Amino acid sequence: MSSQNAGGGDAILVINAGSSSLKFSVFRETGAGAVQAAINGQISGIGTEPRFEAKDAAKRPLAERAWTAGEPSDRTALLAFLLGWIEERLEGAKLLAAGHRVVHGGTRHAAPVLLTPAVMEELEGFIPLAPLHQPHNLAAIRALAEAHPELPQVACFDTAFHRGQPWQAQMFAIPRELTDEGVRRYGFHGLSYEYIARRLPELAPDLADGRVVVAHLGSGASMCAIHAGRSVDSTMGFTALDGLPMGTRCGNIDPGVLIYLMRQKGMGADAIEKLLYNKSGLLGVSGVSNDMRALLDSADPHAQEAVELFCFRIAKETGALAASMGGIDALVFTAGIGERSAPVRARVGDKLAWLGVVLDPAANEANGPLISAPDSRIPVYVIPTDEEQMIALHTRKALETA
Ligand SMILES: Nc1ncnc2c1ncn2[C@@H]1O[C@H](COP(=O)(O)OP(=O)(O)O)[C@@H](O)[C@H]1O
Ligand SMILES: CC(=O)OP(=O)(O)O
Ligand SMILES: [Mg+2]
Repeated sequence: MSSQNAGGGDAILVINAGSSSLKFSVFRETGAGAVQAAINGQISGIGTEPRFEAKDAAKRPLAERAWTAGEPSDRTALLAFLLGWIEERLEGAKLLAAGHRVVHGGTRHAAPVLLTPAVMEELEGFIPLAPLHQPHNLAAIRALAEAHPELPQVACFDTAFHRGQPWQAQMFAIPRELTDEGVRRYGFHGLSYEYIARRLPELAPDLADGRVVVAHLGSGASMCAIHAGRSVDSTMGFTALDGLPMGTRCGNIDPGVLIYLMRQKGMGADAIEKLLYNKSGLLGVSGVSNDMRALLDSADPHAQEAVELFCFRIAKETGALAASMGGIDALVFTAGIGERSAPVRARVGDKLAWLGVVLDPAANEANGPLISAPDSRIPVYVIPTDEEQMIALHTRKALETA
Protein backbone atom coordinates (compact mmCIF):
# COMPACT_ATOMS: atom_id res chain seq x y z
CA MET A 1 0.00 0.00 0.00
CA SER A 2 1.09 3.56 -0.47
CA SER A 3 3.74 4.96 1.82
CA GLN A 4 2.79 8.53 0.88
CA ASN A 5 1.03 10.47 3.58
CA ALA A 6 -1.61 12.61 1.94
CA GLY A 7 -3.13 14.02 5.13
CA GLY A 8 -5.97 12.80 7.31
CA GLY A 9 -3.58 11.13 9.77
CA ASP A 10 -1.80 7.81 9.49
CA ALA A 11 -4.07 4.81 9.29
CA ILE A 12 -4.38 1.49 11.10
CA LEU A 13 -6.34 -1.31 9.53
CA VAL A 14 -8.25 -3.56 11.94
CA ILE A 15 -9.47 -6.99 10.88
CA ASN A 16 -11.82 -9.22 12.87
CA ALA A 17 -12.16 -12.36 10.78
CA GLY A 18 -14.99 -14.54 12.07
CA SER A 19 -16.56 -17.80 11.04
CA SER A 20 -18.99 -16.27 8.57
CA SER A 21 -18.00 -12.62 8.48
CA LEU A 22 -14.98 -10.44 7.92
CA LYS A 23 -15.32 -7.24 9.90
CA PHE A 24 -12.90 -4.40 9.30
CA SER A 25 -12.21 -0.84 10.34
CA VAL A 26 -9.82 1.84 9.27
CA PHE A 27 -8.67 4.00 12.16
CA ARG A 28 -6.93 7.33 11.78
CA GLU A 29 -4.42 8.63 14.28
CA THR A 30 -5.67 11.74 16.02
CA GLY A 31 -2.48 12.51 17.94
CA ALA A 32 -0.95 11.45 21.27
CA GLY A 33 -1.59 7.75 20.68
CA ALA A 34 -5.34 8.34 20.20
CA VAL A 35 -7.22 6.80 17.30
CA GLN A 36 -10.62 7.32 15.72
CA ALA A 37 -12.54 5.02 13.39
CA ALA A 38 -12.93 6.55 9.91
CA ILE A 39 -14.48 3.52 8.19
CA ASN A 40 -16.29 0.46 9.54
CA GLY A 41 -17.57 -2.37 7.44
CA GLN A 42 -17.90 -6.05 6.89
CA ILE A 43 -18.34 -8.83 4.43
CA SER A 44 -21.08 -11.01 5.87
CA GLY A 45 -22.57 -14.28 4.63
CA ILE A 46 -19.19 -15.84 3.75
CA GLY A 47 -19.78 -19.33 2.41
CA THR A 48 -23.42 -18.61 1.52
CA GLU A 49 -24.30 -15.22 0.04
CA PRO A 50 -21.44 -12.78 0.62
CA ARG A 51 -22.37 -9.13 1.00
CA PHE A 52 -20.02 -6.21 1.50
CA GLU A 53 -20.93 -2.94 3.15
CA ALA A 54 -18.88 -0.06 4.49
CA LYS A 55 -19.86 3.06 6.43
CA ASP A 56 -18.08 6.24 7.42
CA ALA A 57 -17.62 7.53 10.98
CA ALA A 58 -21.12 9.05 10.94
CA LYS A 59 -22.55 5.65 9.86
CA ARG A 60 -23.32 6.95 6.35
CA PRO A 61 -23.08 4.22 3.70
CA LEU A 62 -19.88 4.38 1.63
CA ALA A 63 -20.23 1.26 -0.48
CA GLU A 64 -22.19 -1.95 -0.90
CA ARG A 65 -21.80 -4.99 -3.05
CA ALA A 66 -23.16 -8.51 -3.39
CA TRP A 67 -21.61 -11.43 -5.25
CA THR A 68 -23.59 -13.29 -7.90
CA ALA A 69 -23.57 -17.08 -8.06
CA GLY A 70 -20.91 -17.38 -10.81
CA GLU A 71 -18.37 -14.96 -9.30
CA PRO A 72 -15.43 -16.22 -7.24
CA SER A 73 -16.36 -15.55 -3.63
CA ASP A 74 -14.11 -17.76 -1.54
CA ARG A 75 -12.30 -16.18 1.41
CA THR A 76 -9.17 -15.40 -0.63
CA ALA A 77 -11.17 -13.61 -3.33
CA LEU A 78 -13.21 -11.69 -0.75
CA LEU A 79 -10.14 -10.60 1.19
CA ALA A 80 -8.41 -9.47 -2.03
CA PHE A 81 -11.50 -7.42 -2.91
CA LEU A 82 -11.57 -5.90 0.58
CA LEU A 83 -7.88 -4.94 0.56
CA GLY A 84 -8.25 -3.39 -2.89
CA TRP A 85 -11.25 -1.36 -1.75
CA ILE A 86 -9.49 -0.17 1.40
CA GLU A 87 -6.35 0.75 -0.53
CA GLU A 88 -8.36 3.02 -2.82
CA ARG A 89 -10.08 4.63 0.13
CA LEU A 90 -6.81 5.44 1.88
CA GLU A 91 -6.17 8.02 -0.83
CA GLY A 92 -2.44 7.95 -0.23
CA ALA A 93 -2.52 8.13 3.58
CA LYS A 94 0.18 6.00 5.15
CA LEU A 95 -0.95 2.63 6.47
CA LEU A 96 1.08 2.05 9.63
CA ALA A 97 0.01 -1.48 10.48
CA ALA A 98 -2.78 -4.01 10.55
CA GLY A 99 -4.19 -5.24 13.85
CA HIS A 100 -6.06 -8.53 14.01
CA ARG A 101 -8.36 -10.16 16.50
CA VAL A 102 -6.88 -13.60 17.08
CA VAL A 103 -9.09 -15.70 19.26
CA HIS A 104 -6.56 -18.03 20.89
CA GLY A 105 -3.17 -16.98 22.24
CA GLY A 106 -2.51 -19.98 24.48
CA THR A 107 -0.80 -19.63 27.86
CA ARG A 108 2.10 -17.47 26.71
CA HIS A 109 0.37 -14.43 25.26
CA ALA A 110 -0.93 -12.09 27.93
CA ALA A 111 -0.51 -9.11 25.59
CA PRO A 112 -0.70 -8.29 21.87
CA VAL A 113 2.28 -9.34 19.79
CA LEU A 114 3.96 -8.21 16.58
CA LEU A 115 3.59 -11.09 14.14
CA THR A 116 6.60 -13.02 12.86
CA PRO A 117 6.74 -16.38 11.04
CA ALA A 118 7.66 -18.05 14.37
CA VAL A 119 4.65 -16.55 16.17
CA MET A 120 2.39 -17.55 13.26
CA GLU A 121 3.60 -21.12 13.56
CA GLU A 122 2.86 -21.12 17.28
CA LEU A 123 -0.64 -19.71 16.66
CA GLU A 124 -1.36 -22.38 14.04
CA GLY A 125 -1.00 -24.88 16.88
CA PHE A 126 -4.12 -23.43 18.54
CA ILE A 127 -6.39 -24.09 15.54
CA PRO A 128 -7.86 -27.25 17.12
CA LEU A 129 -8.77 -25.18 20.21
CA ALA A 130 -10.78 -22.64 18.22
CA PRO A 131 -11.80 -24.29 14.95
CA LEU A 132 -14.55 -21.75 14.22
CA HIS A 133 -12.24 -18.74 14.55
CA GLN A 134 -8.47 -19.31 14.60
CA PRO A 135 -8.08 -20.63 11.01
CA HIS A 136 -9.92 -17.59 9.63
CA ASN A 137 -7.97 -15.16 11.84
CA LEU A 138 -4.67 -16.60 10.60
CA ALA A 139 -5.77 -16.82 6.96
CA ALA A 140 -6.46 -13.07 6.94
CA ILE A 141 -2.99 -12.37 8.38
CA ARG A 142 -1.33 -14.62 5.81
CA ALA A 143 -3.19 -13.11 2.87
CA LEU A 144 -2.30 -9.61 3.98
CA ALA A 145 1.37 -10.57 4.51
CA GLU A 146 1.50 -11.99 1.00
CA ALA A 147 0.08 -8.85 -0.57
CA HIS A 148 2.07 -6.45 1.67
CA PRO A 149 5.09 -8.19 3.17
CA GLU A 150 6.47 -4.94 4.58
CA LEU A 151 3.34 -4.07 6.58
CA PRO A 152 3.68 -4.69 10.35
CA GLN A 153 0.87 -6.90 11.64
CA VAL A 154 -0.19 -7.27 15.27
CA ALA A 155 -2.20 -10.10 16.84
CA CYS A 156 -4.57 -9.06 19.64
CA PHE A 157 -5.81 -12.05 21.57
CA ASP A 158 -9.27 -12.80 22.94
CA THR A 159 -7.60 -14.85 25.67
CA ALA A 160 -5.03 -12.24 26.81
CA PHE A 161 -7.29 -10.25 29.18
CA HIS A 162 -8.01 -13.43 31.15
CA ARG A 163 -4.42 -14.58 31.62
CA GLY A 164 -4.18 -12.97 35.05
CA GLN A 165 -7.10 -14.92 36.52
CA PRO A 166 -6.45 -16.76 39.81
CA TRP A 167 -5.39 -20.37 39.26
CA GLN A 168 -8.68 -21.75 40.54
CA ALA A 169 -10.52 -20.06 37.67
CA GLN A 170 -8.05 -21.42 35.12
CA MET A 171 -7.78 -25.00 36.22
CA PHE A 172 -9.79 -28.12 35.40
CA ALA A 173 -9.80 -30.94 37.96
CA ILE A 174 -7.90 -33.32 35.69
CA PRO A 175 -4.48 -34.95 36.00
CA ARG A 176 -1.78 -32.32 36.33
CA GLU A 177 0.17 -33.42 33.22
CA LEU A 178 -2.77 -32.33 31.09
CA THR A 179 -2.98 -28.97 32.84
CA ASP A 180 0.76 -28.53 32.32
CA GLU A 181 0.44 -29.15 28.60
CA GLY A 182 -2.18 -26.41 28.34
CA VAL A 183 -5.53 -28.13 28.91
CA ARG A 184 -6.88 -25.30 31.04
CA ARG A 185 -9.52 -22.63 31.06
CA TYR A 186 -8.54 -19.62 28.93
CA GLY A 187 -11.65 -17.46 28.52
CA PHE A 188 -12.49 -15.48 25.37
CA HIS A 189 -14.07 -12.18 24.24
CA GLY A 190 -11.21 -10.54 26.16
CA LEU A 191 -10.92 -7.53 23.83
CA SER A 192 -14.59 -6.79 24.43
CA TYR A 193 -14.23 -7.14 28.21
CA GLU A 194 -11.13 -4.99 28.23
CA TYR A 195 -13.02 -2.28 26.37
CA ILE A 196 -15.92 -2.47 28.86
CA ALA A 197 -13.48 -2.41 31.82
CA ARG A 198 -12.11 0.90 30.46
CA ARG A 199 -15.45 2.39 29.48
CA LEU A 200 -17.48 1.60 32.61
CA PRO A 201 -15.50 3.85 35.00
CA GLU A 202 -16.10 6.74 32.58
CA LEU A 203 -19.85 6.21 33.05
CA ALA A 204 -19.66 5.31 36.74
CA PRO A 205 -16.36 6.35 38.40
CA ASP A 206 -17.29 4.67 41.71
CA LEU A 207 -17.25 1.28 39.91
CA ALA A 208 -13.56 1.51 38.97
CA ASP A 209 -12.61 -0.78 41.89
CA GLY A 210 -15.92 -2.63 41.89
CA ARG A 211 -17.01 -6.20 41.24
CA VAL A 212 -18.74 -6.24 37.87
CA VAL A 213 -20.36 -9.08 35.92
CA VAL A 214 -20.31 -8.42 32.16
CA ALA A 215 -22.51 -10.41 29.77
CA HIS A 216 -21.16 -10.38 26.19
CA LEU A 217 -24.16 -11.73 24.29
CA GLY A 218 -23.44 -11.95 20.55
CA SER A 219 -23.54 -14.96 18.28
CA GLY A 220 -20.75 -16.19 20.52
CA ALA A 221 -21.80 -15.47 24.11
CA SER A 222 -19.88 -15.45 27.37
CA MET A 223 -19.75 -13.70 30.71
CA CYS A 224 -16.87 -12.34 32.75
CA ALA A 225 -16.28 -11.41 36.39
CA ILE A 226 -14.23 -8.20 36.44
CA HIS A 227 -12.86 -6.97 39.78
CA ALA A 228 -11.08 -3.60 39.83
CA GLY A 229 -10.73 -3.72 36.05
CA ARG A 230 -9.22 -7.23 35.93
CA SER A 231 -10.74 -10.49 34.76
CA VAL A 232 -11.03 -12.92 37.66
CA ASP A 233 -13.33 -15.55 36.12
CA SER A 234 -15.25 -16.23 32.92
CA THR A 235 -17.76 -18.71 31.55
CA MET A 236 -15.73 -19.75 28.51
CA GLY A 237 -12.97 -22.28 29.12
CA PHE A 238 -10.53 -24.32 27.03
CA THR A 239 -12.50 -23.45 23.92
CA ALA A 240 -15.25 -21.00 22.98
CA LEU A 241 -17.79 -23.82 23.40
CA ASP A 242 -18.06 -23.58 27.18
CA GLY A 243 -20.43 -21.53 29.32
CA LEU A 244 -23.63 -20.00 27.93
CA PRO A 245 -25.62 -21.57 25.10
CA MET A 246 -24.93 -19.51 21.94
CA GLY A 247 -26.35 -19.10 18.44
CA THR A 248 -25.20 -22.54 17.34
CA ARG A 249 -22.87 -23.65 20.18
CA CYS A 250 -24.01 -25.77 23.11
CA GLY A 251 -22.25 -24.01 26.00
CA ASN A 252 -21.60 -25.87 29.23
CA ILE A 253 -22.33 -29.58 28.84
CA ASP A 254 -21.70 -32.70 30.94
CA PRO A 255 -18.61 -34.35 29.35
CA GLY A 256 -20.45 -37.64 29.85
CA VAL A 257 -22.64 -36.62 26.91
CA LEU A 258 -19.58 -36.74 24.64
CA ILE A 259 -18.70 -40.25 25.80
CA TYR A 260 -22.32 -41.28 25.20
CA LEU A 261 -22.24 -39.84 21.66
CA MET A 262 -19.04 -41.72 20.90
CA ARG A 263 -20.11 -45.07 22.36
CA GLN A 264 -23.81 -45.23 21.70
CA LYS A 265 -24.01 -43.18 18.51
CA GLY A 266 -20.63 -44.11 17.05
CA MET A 267 -19.81 -40.45 16.46
CA GLY A 268 -16.23 -39.40 15.75
CA ALA A 269 -14.49 -36.15 16.68
CA ASP A 270 -15.50 -34.32 13.48
CA ALA A 271 -19.18 -35.20 13.85
CA ILE A 272 -19.20 -34.21 17.53
CA GLU A 273 -17.43 -30.95 16.72
CA LYS A 274 -20.04 -30.13 14.10
CA LEU A 275 -22.89 -31.03 16.45
CA LEU A 276 -21.60 -28.93 19.36
CA TYR A 277 -20.28 -25.92 17.40
CA ASN A 278 -22.75 -25.63 14.53
CA LYS A 279 -25.99 -27.41 15.31
CA SER A 280 -26.60 -26.76 19.00
CA GLY A 281 -27.40 -23.65 21.05
CA LEU A 282 -30.38 -21.50 20.10
CA LEU A 283 -30.57 -23.23 16.71
CA GLY A 284 -30.50 -26.74 18.13
CA VAL A 285 -33.04 -26.09 20.87
CA SER A 286 -35.47 -24.09 18.71
CA GLY A 287 -35.08 -25.90 15.40
CA VAL A 288 -36.04 -22.48 14.04
CA SER A 289 -33.06 -20.11 13.96
CA ASN A 290 -29.80 -19.10 15.60
CA ASP A 291 -30.89 -15.47 15.49
CA MET A 292 -32.39 -14.11 18.71
CA ARG A 293 -34.64 -11.71 16.77
CA ALA A 294 -36.28 -14.55 14.86
CA LEU A 295 -36.81 -16.52 18.08
CA LEU A 296 -38.39 -13.60 19.89
CA ASP A 297 -40.76 -13.11 16.93
CA SER A 298 -41.66 -16.79 16.69
CA ALA A 299 -44.73 -18.38 18.25
CA ASP A 300 -43.11 -21.82 18.07
CA PRO A 301 -42.90 -23.20 21.65
CA HIS A 302 -39.41 -24.55 20.96
CA ALA A 303 -38.26 -21.06 19.95
CA GLN A 304 -39.64 -19.76 23.24
CA GLU A 305 -37.83 -22.54 25.11
CA ALA A 306 -34.55 -21.57 23.46
CA VAL A 307 -34.96 -17.95 24.63
CA GLU A 308 -35.90 -19.10 28.13
CA LEU A 309 -32.91 -21.46 28.36
CA PHE A 310 -30.56 -18.68 27.22
CA CYS A 311 -31.89 -16.26 29.86
CA PHE A 312 -31.95 -18.93 32.60
CA ARG A 313 -28.29 -19.73 32.02
CA ILE A 314 -27.28 -16.04 31.99
CA ALA A 315 -28.98 -15.55 35.37
CA LYS A 316 -27.41 -18.71 36.76
CA GLU A 317 -23.91 -17.72 35.63
CA THR A 318 -24.40 -14.25 37.12
CA GLY A 319 -24.76 -15.93 40.51
CA ALA A 320 -21.68 -18.10 39.93
CA LEU A 321 -19.50 -15.18 38.80
CA ALA A 322 -20.70 -13.02 41.72
CA ALA A 323 -19.62 -15.86 44.04
CA SER A 324 -16.18 -15.87 42.37
CA MET A 325 -15.77 -12.22 43.37
CA GLY A 326 -17.42 -12.48 46.78
CA GLY A 327 -20.19 -10.14 45.65
CA ILE A 328 -21.44 -8.01 42.79
CA ASP A 329 -21.57 -4.21 42.46
CA ALA A 330 -22.88 -3.90 38.89
CA LEU A 331 -24.11 -5.88 35.89
CA VAL A 332 -23.33 -4.88 32.28
CA PHE A 333 -24.86 -6.14 29.02
CA THR A 334 -22.99 -5.86 25.74
CA ALA A 335 -22.64 -7.25 22.14
CA GLY A 336 -25.43 -7.85 19.57
CA ILE A 337 -28.12 -9.30 21.85
CA GLY A 338 -26.91 -7.57 25.02
CA GLU A 339 -26.93 -4.15 23.37
CA ARG A 340 -30.18 -4.44 21.41
CA SER A 341 -32.54 -6.93 22.99
CA ALA A 342 -34.69 -5.32 25.70
CA PRO A 343 -36.82 -8.50 26.08
CA VAL A 344 -33.77 -10.66 26.85
CA ARG A 345 -32.44 -8.13 29.37
CA ALA A 346 -35.90 -7.83 30.98
CA ARG A 347 -36.11 -11.59 31.43
CA VAL A 348 -32.65 -11.84 32.91
CA GLY A 349 -33.49 -8.90 35.18
CA ASP A 350 -36.62 -10.71 36.44
CA LYS A 351 -34.58 -13.81 37.22
CA LEU A 352 -32.16 -11.69 39.26
CA ALA A 353 -34.86 -10.12 41.42
CA TRP A 354 -33.52 -12.21 44.34
CA LEU A 355 -30.33 -10.17 44.03
CA GLY A 356 -32.33 -6.95 44.27
CA VAL A 357 -32.09 -6.19 40.54
CA VAL A 358 -34.91 -3.91 39.35
CA LEU A 359 -34.91 -2.66 35.77
CA ASP A 360 -36.48 0.58 34.57
CA PRO A 361 -38.67 -0.61 31.66
CA ALA A 362 -38.42 2.65 29.69
CA ALA A 363 -34.63 2.88 30.09
CA ASN A 364 -34.35 -0.78 29.12
CA GLU A 365 -36.45 -0.21 25.98
CA ALA A 366 -34.18 2.73 25.11
CA ASN A 367 -31.08 0.48 25.44
CA GLY A 368 -29.57 2.41 28.36
CA PRO A 369 -26.85 3.16 29.21
CA LEU A 370 -28.28 2.87 32.77
CA ILE A 371 -31.26 0.49 32.66
CA SER A 372 -31.82 -0.20 36.37
CA ALA A 373 -34.42 1.60 38.48
CA PRO A 374 -33.30 3.91 41.31
CA ASP A 375 -34.32 1.29 43.90
CA SER A 376 -32.28 -1.50 42.26
CA ARG A 377 -29.71 -2.89 44.71
CA ILE A 378 -27.05 -2.78 41.98
CA PRO A 379 -26.89 -0.66 38.82
CA VAL A 380 -27.36 -2.42 35.48
CA TYR A 381 -25.83 -0.93 32.32
CA VAL A 382 -25.93 -1.47 28.58
CA ILE A 383 -22.57 -0.52 27.05
CA PRO A 384 -21.92 -1.04 23.32
CA THR A 385 -18.64 -2.88 22.96
CA ASP A 386 -15.88 -1.89 20.54
CA GLU A 387 -13.38 -4.69 19.98
CA GLU A 388 -12.06 -2.88 16.91
CA GLN A 389 -11.06 0.22 18.87
CA MET A 390 -9.29 -1.94 21.44
CA ILE A 391 -7.37 -3.65 18.61
CA ALA A 392 -6.42 -0.30 17.05
CA LEU A 393 -5.12 1.02 20.40
CA HIS A 394 -3.15 -2.16 21.07
CA THR A 395 -1.70 -2.13 17.56
CA ARG A 396 -0.61 1.49 17.92
CA LYS A 397 1.07 0.66 21.22
CA ALA A 398 2.74 -2.50 19.89
CA LEU A 399 4.33 -0.40 17.11
CA GLU A 400 5.70 2.07 19.65
CA THR A 401 7.28 -0.61 21.79
CA ALA A 402 8.52 -2.77 18.89
N1 LIG B 1 -32.32 -6.16 17.96
C1 LIG B 1 -31.86 -7.37 18.27
N2 LIG B 1 -32.55 -8.16 19.11
C2 LIG B 1 -32.10 -9.39 19.45
N3 LIG B 1 -30.96 -9.90 19.00
C3 LIG B 1 -30.24 -9.18 18.15
C4 LIG B 1 -30.63 -7.87 17.76
N4 LIG B 1 -29.68 -7.40 16.90
C5 LIG B 1 -28.74 -8.37 16.79
N5 LIG B 1 -29.08 -9.43 17.54
C6 LIG B 1 -28.35 -10.69 17.70
O1 LIG B 1 -26.97 -10.41 17.81
C7 LIG B 1 -26.22 -11.45 17.17
C8 LIG B 1 -24.93 -10.90 16.64
O2 LIG B 1 -24.21 -10.25 17.65
P1 LIG B 1 -22.73 -9.76 17.40
O3 LIG B 1 -22.20 -9.23 18.69
O4 LIG B 1 -22.68 -8.86 16.22
O5 LIG B 1 -22.10 -11.17 17.11
P2 LIG B 1 -20.74 -11.66 16.50
O6 LIG B 1 -19.75 -10.51 16.58
O7 LIG B 1 -20.36 -12.75 17.43
O8 LIG B 1 -21.04 -12.11 15.12
C9 LIG B 1 -27.12 -11.98 16.07
O9 LIG B 1 -26.96 -13.36 15.94
C10 LIG B 1 -28.52 -11.65 16.54
O10 LIG B 1 -29.10 -12.83 17.10
C1 LIG C 1 -14.75 -16.34 20.95
C2 LIG C 1 -16.06 -16.18 20.28
O1 LIG C 1 -17.00 -16.87 20.60
O2 LIG C 1 -16.15 -15.21 19.36
P1 LIG C 1 -17.45 -14.76 18.51
O3 LIG C 1 -18.43 -14.23 19.50
O4 LIG C 1 -16.94 -13.69 17.60
O5 LIG C 1 -17.96 -15.98 17.81
MG1 LIG D 1 -18.28 -11.05 18.17
